[in-house]
Amino acid sequence: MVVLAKPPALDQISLLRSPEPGGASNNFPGGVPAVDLSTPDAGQAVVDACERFGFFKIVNHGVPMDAVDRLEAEAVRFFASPQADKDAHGPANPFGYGNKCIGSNGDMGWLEYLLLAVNNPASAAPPSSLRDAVNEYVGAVRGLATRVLDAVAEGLGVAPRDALSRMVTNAASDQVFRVNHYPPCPVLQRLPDSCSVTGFGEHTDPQLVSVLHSNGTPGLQVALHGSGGRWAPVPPDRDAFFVLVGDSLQVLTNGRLKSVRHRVVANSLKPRVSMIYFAGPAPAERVAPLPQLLMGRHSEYRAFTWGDYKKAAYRSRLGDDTCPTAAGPAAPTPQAPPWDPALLLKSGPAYINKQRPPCFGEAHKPGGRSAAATYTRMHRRRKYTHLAARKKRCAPLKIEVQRYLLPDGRVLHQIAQRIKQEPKGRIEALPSV
Ligand SMILES: C=C1C[C@]23C[C@@]1(O)CC[C@H]2[C@@]12CC[C@H](O)[C@@](C)(C(=O)O1)[C@H]2[C@@H]3C(=O)O
Ligand SMILES: O=C(O)CCC(=O)C(=O)O
Ligand SMILES: [Fe+2]
Repeated sequence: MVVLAKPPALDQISLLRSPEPGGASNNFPGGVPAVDLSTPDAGQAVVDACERFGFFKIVNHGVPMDAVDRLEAEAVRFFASPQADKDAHGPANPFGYGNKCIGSNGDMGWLEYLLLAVNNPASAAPPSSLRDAVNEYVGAVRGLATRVLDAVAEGLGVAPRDALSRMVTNAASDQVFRVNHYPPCPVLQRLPDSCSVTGFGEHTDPQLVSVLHSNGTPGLQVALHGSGGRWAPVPPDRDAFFVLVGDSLQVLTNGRLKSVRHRVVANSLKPRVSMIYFAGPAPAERVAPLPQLLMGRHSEYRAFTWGDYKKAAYRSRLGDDTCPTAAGPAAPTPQAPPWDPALLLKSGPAYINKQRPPCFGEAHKPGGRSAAATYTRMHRRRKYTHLAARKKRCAPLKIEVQRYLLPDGRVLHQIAQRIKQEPKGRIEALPSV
């Protein structure tokens, strides 16, 4: 592994330009949903919030605030210690101390962090006072994650009640814990308001759920479902825990709950400290839609093991919108996620013009549609109205379509091969339906 002699400079960390002038200014409609897990309607409230946003906060959570404050104070102490002492716990590979480099695919952010494997004492050990605080905190927050998953099962009418939570209470479950420290980023004061610096680039968490606590510094933003993925800043709340739906819960619920895209932007003046517990299943655990949620419905996902999915997720990169401005060249645009053959769900023939053939000559006129776009539209609508007016002038086009499960849980349709008749135009990867 290559170890950077010098931490990367800010100009190697991407600048985000939010689509709306003034940044991600559209607040949560009605505020972040807040759920009290001890109320009788908690199951329904959790499911409603997860369906709408893939995100909510827990109030009246019962986690002792002492444990939270103690860990936060220990974390602040650790991150304030000399760089050489912190480096002795790194580089994160994946566990340990990391500084600006995230994961192993070249992602960078304006942060330093400690990433720890909860059940694996061999993973890079933090200093003992911090370790004790982590153990106390994780013990409490793991209980909260279990209650959330029980509430999801109850709200979805899934029995037994621990159908989901047992995956993360299992002794072999893959639980990860991280403490992130985003130092203030004063250069932001010299940048236009519409720009921000990436603290942690856009992604979905691959596990079932993530439980997050942060100090009072803002920075977390979540993409709103169904609003063209508009970014909504999350107002910090020291008294609450935030829950993020991960990819595995999306698959287990056959897409009824959707994982939430999120990112963190740096703050010009105040440090942000966040502590996140990621509840994942055992590596050998099969992750597939729960039979009770299928009930005759078509499964949107091929079964995979958590181990395989995690491997694929860890090969993917964080996303961002790069902004070539003041602070120097923008970071390279992230590559498309790898189309990993292990994630191929289905492959098979499809016909573009079986019933009402489009004419590819026409389809590629300006304003016409490519073969790929035609396929997507047909698939989305499952009807052929847009083709109805066309005359039967072309032979049916048979194509090979592959459906991939992306690391973020979406399904991607890709035209792999044209079997008959060459359509003009680009063959491209298509967004999911
Ligand atoms: C860039 C990356 C960091 C990450 C592994 C990955 O290649 C893509 C997923 C990332 C993520 C996001 C949620 C958690 O913070 C994390 C520990 C995880 O399980 O997946 C991180 C990974 C990481 O920091 O190693
Ligand atoms: O630090 C935060 O607030 C969120 C970080 C995050 O999304 C992650 O570590 O996966
Ligand atoms: Fe995350």
